[in-house]
Amino acid sequence: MSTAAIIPAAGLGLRLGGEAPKALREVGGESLLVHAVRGLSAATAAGLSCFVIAVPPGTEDAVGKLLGPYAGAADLRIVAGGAERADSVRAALELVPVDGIDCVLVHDAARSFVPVAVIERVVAAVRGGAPAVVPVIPVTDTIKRVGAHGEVLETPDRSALVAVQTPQGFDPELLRKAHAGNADGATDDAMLCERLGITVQTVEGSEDAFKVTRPRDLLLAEWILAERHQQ
Ligand SMILES: Nc1ccn([C@@H]2O[C@H](COP(=O)(O)OP(=O)(O)OP(=O)(O)O)[C@@H](O)[C@H]2O)c(=O)n1
Ligand SMILES: C[C@](O)(CO)[C@H](O)COP(=O)(O)O
Repeated sequence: MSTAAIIPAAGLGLRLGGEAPKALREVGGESLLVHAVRGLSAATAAGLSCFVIAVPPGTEDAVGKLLGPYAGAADLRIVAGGAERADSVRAALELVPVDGIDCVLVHDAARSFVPVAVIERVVAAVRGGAPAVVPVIPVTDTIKRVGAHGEVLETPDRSALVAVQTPQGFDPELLRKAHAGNADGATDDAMLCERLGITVQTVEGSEDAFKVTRPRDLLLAEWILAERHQQ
């Protein structure tokens, strides 16, 4: 049995700005997508046998050529993404082999620097019997729920709140069932499982698994890369 990794990489990156789609923007001379694929490939205990990557429509051939050298022995499949993240994941899921896969990871191309230990923790939890697993870190701000006019409605107990990252790991059959339904408003895949009444398990994430979202995140990405090169 082995793991398949879906990488939604079809977003435009409007908050980041710039000419190219976000996943193809470079840090340290390589695209965020290449960094993400290399990171997953380095997680040897995850036993990755297949990558399915959802890319901006029209870039399939170019991305296939770009990624060829980084997928190693794993099967590399490229698909055109959709309008929303969930559409891209669903399109990729259709290309995940049915036989021989006991864990499907869904990992944002934009979380390009997730440490190997996080990836392996997620896979181990799925293999250990959890049907849906998410890496999390504590929130460091006080969070408030606000109303339509900006008025504070409540301040939830921060000790019970976490920020959710990727890769998220799933039993393949559950993920297919979750994506067969309505994905409206779903910002991650675990949320679709929650809608089915499934209990989602958390594991420890990492600050390095942050999502490149705004221009200043590129500076943090450069810094992480430089720090890793020094080790
Ligand atoms: N239609 C979409 C939207 C997002 N994504 C992917 O989902 C991940 C998380 O999305 P986000 O970081 O929000 O990326 P964008 O949607 O590109 O960002 P923005 O909202 O700023 O445009 C990214 O790897 C992105 O490429 C995708 O595959 N298909
Ligand atoms: C999947 C995710 O990265 C988990 O935090 C996040 O929900 C993606 O949200 P976005 O609004 O598409 O960036």
